[in-house]
Amino acid sequence: MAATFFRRLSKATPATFNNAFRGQPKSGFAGFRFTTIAAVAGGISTYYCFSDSNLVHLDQVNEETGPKVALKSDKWLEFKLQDTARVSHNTHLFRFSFDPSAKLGLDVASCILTRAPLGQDAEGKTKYVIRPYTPISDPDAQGYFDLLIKVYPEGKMSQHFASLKPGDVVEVKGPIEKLRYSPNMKKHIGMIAGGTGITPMLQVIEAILKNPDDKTQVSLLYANVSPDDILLKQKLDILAASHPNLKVLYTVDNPTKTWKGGAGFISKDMVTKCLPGPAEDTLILSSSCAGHSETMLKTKLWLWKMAIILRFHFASLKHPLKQST
Ligand SMILES: Cc1cc2nc3c(=O)[nH]c(=O)nc-3n(C[C@H](O)[C@H](O)[C@H](O)COP(=O)(O)OP(=O)(O)OC[C@H]3O[C@@H](n4cnc5c(N)ncnc54)[C@H](O)[C@@H]3O)c2cc1C
Repeated sequence: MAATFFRRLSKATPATFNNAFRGQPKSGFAGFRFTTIAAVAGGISTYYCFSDSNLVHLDQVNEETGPKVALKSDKWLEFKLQDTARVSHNTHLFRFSFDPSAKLGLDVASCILTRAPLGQDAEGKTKYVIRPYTPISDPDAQGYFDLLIKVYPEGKMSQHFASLKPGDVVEVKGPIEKLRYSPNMKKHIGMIAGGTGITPMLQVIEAILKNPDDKTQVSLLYANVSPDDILLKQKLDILAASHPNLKVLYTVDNPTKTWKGGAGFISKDMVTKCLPGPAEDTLILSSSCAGHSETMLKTKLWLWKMAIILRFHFASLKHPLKQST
């Protein structure tokens, strides 16, 4: 099914995009937070429930505002599912379509909010489940956007996505900016990603690589449970092979067997070997799992620990003499 989907899509999309997705390996883990290490304590909740409905249909908005940008930050819009492709035993690609002369209206790096009806509240009003997702299609693409979503066995929103058929609609609002990226804002960007945490990293990577004037070095450390779980590997390999400023290190290592998360294990050594050292012109981004509260807590604690390790490690690199006195 995936092959047919991408064959069909290749008629409408740049070859590089579709080639990069061909023959996807199996995938890993879902739900992530995207933040700088420095701001690791901050965070957003992925759980929202509202019962009001200020839904506006996309074609109505286009009549009002012109066909330039499809998203609205203050209104839920319906986007039609064009097609889906299974990319692993639990991860699917969903392509949504809209006015072909409009862009989605997404700045790098941003996510969108999706919502689906989930029963009724005590007053009989519709309750909604709301979850953020990160489009992986080119923000400049016209008429469509793609989401890569891990489907949890009991996941409220991901199960809803899995139940959709082409022609069904999903309500979307946004974008929500996670990091305002501008070309050459840093000399070297280090990235730590686990499982589907690759999606916001991909947004930043592609923004850098598609701009020949952007000389930013990118070092990506991508953790998964097993080689088969590495998502978008072929795409990342193609990008790394054709862009010397992108280095990708995959890890499926779990030497201590203590890490129970689904996104894989990253050791201090991997971080210090793969990522750039501390400097004014470097930035570390992390994107990790947040499927449910227990995982979110573990992830948050792990990120805290890593931030502290990094701080001490980089401090010792930066001030070796200070350390020895
Ligand atoms: C900024 C941002 C961007 C994101 N982008 C993406 C993306 O591009 N792709 C993607 O796949 N995900 C992404 N996520 C994660 C996504 O928003 C959802 O969290 C994820 O899809 C799970 O939602 P769900 O409603 O399907 O599952 P939920 O209903 O929230 O449950 C998730 C899993 O946890 C289990 N669970 C729930 N509660 C408990 C509990 N109390 N104890 C034990 N287990 C429990 C469920 O059974 C299920 O298996 C993103 C998250 C953020 C914050």
